[in-house]
Parts: sequence; C-alpha cells; structure tokens
Amino acid sequence: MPVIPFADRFEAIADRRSPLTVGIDPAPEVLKAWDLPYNAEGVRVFGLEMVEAVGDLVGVFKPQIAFFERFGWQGLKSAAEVIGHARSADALVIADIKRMDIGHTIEAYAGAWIGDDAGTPVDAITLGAYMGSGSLKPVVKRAAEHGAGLFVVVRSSNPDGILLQTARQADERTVADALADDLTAFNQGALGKTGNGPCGAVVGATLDDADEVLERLPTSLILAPGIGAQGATMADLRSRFGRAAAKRTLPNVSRQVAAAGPSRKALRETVERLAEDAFALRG
Ligand SMILES: O=C(O)c1cc(=O)[nH]c(=O)n1[C@@H]1O[C@H](COP(=O)(O)O)[C@@H](O)[C@H]1O
Repeated sequence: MPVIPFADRFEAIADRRSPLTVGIDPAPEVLKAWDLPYNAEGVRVFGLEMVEAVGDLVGVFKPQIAFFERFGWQGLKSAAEVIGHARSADALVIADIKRMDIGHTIEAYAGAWIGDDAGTPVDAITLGAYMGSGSLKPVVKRAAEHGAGLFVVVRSSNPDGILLQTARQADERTVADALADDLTAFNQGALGKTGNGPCGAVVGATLDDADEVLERLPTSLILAPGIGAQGATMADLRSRFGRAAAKRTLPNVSRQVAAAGPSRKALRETVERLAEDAFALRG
C-alpha cells in the first residue's frame, strides 16, 4: 500500500469533517464530573465514550497520554483501546506524548508509536526539542517513511514558556524562530501533495505574537491548543494566526468538550458548534 503522508490525510478528513482536534484528556476532575472512577477503567470508559459520542463528527482526536500513563500498564492498555476505537471511526489520532531524547533513545520512542510495527500505532505524535532540533532527526526519518505526522512544541500555550522560547540566540533569532526554520528545512525532502511535510509545530492559540514564527513555518501543519479552558477562542485563531496559517491549523479543544459530557447529546451539540467554527478557518 502506498504511504499517504499525514498532512494529506489531514487535508482530506478536515475537508470531509472538520479540522477540529478533540482532546481526550481524562483528568481527575473530568472523571469526577462524569461520575467515573479515577483508575485505568475510568480513563478507558471516558475515552471510548468520547469516541462513541462524536467519532463521526471529528477529524482528529488527541489523547493526552499522561492521563493514561498515570495508571501504569493498565492505563496504557486503556489508551491503546481508545486509540484503536478512534482510528476505526476513521479519525486521525495524535498521541500527545511530548517526548524528546538523543539518537537511539528517541528512535525507540518513535518505534513505540509510529509505523505498522509500532507498539501502539498512531497517526502523529507530539515532541519537545529542548535537546536540540538535530536530536529529532531519527523521528523525522521514521515519520516520513511511514506517513506519520510530528508536532514539535515551538511556542507553547502556557505563559511559563515565553522566556525560554523567545530568548535570543547569538544569531539574533529567537529560540522558537530558529526551531521553526529547522522544521521547515526538515520538511524540504518530504512534502506531500498539499505542500506540507511531516514536521508540524505546536503554537498556542493563546499567543498574540505568534505571527512571526508562523511565517517561518510555511510547510507545517499547526497544532493550536489553548482554546476554551485556557482562554482563547476559535475567532482568536483567525485574527492571531492570519489566514494562511489558520488554513493549516488543527485547533485543539479538550476540557471545553469534556465539560459538555457525559450526555452524548450535549457532547454532539458542543462538537458540532466547534467543528463549524473550526471549518470556517479553512475559508
Ligand atoms: O502539545 C499540546 O497539545 C499542548 C501544548 C501546549 O503548548 N499547551 C497545551 O495545553 N497542550 C495540550 O493541549 C491540551 C489542552 O487542553 P485544554 O486546555 O483542556 O483544551 C492538553 O492536553 C495539553 O497538554
């Protein structure tokens, strides 16, 4: 079977459904509100219910693996089941793992999630770059070979990230700008039909100075968390990111969606509304 790059698969599902990325974040307070136990079974039921309720409306799910890993191997087994269920609903899955490390170690992380022989195959993963963008090369290679997507944190949605990410290097570029340039260079050899490559970036929807870094990411999909619980709105994305970047953006909403549950009807209404707003970003 030919490998279809993540960016092309995203384009197709975003057109058919919406670019909205629904986070599956079974945090303790969320499970409590859903009257579910805070254990591996609770996170399993929460994830499966989310997919059952809105799986046909959503183009992308982003399970936050931390909330599953919290319960050891049983939690990870639950994550694998939820991921399988989401993929069988024809949605793409981004495993939010935010890993980073050197050569053969990051290669093992990549092997855990990317490719048909992966421990838990998904469509994309999130990464950190504090060990240098060069340390990500083995994952970039594996992602390109298997048509997977990568979302590297470039400008995070939390205020704590600003000092580090906007620090200036000796060449006057900010750390975030330099990382963005590297991701664009990594994408060069592997652009899909859409013109986008495997290296996407995380840029928070909460930022009002994101435009400069986005200009340096012309071939990247942008994962934008921060909508809802962190204060940003879908409309902010259009004004803050600009038209060109907004078209390539996956707006992520986690707690705001979960807060509508466990009623399937309320979940669907919330997701339908958000999906419509997210779809408008493509216009
Ligand atoms: O990589 C991420 O998804 C991420 C990056 C970032 O800068 N900020 C951020 O909030 N996230 C994740 O996005 C989700 C946001 O959740 P809500 O604030 O509930 O919508 C969580 O799973 C976070 O871990």
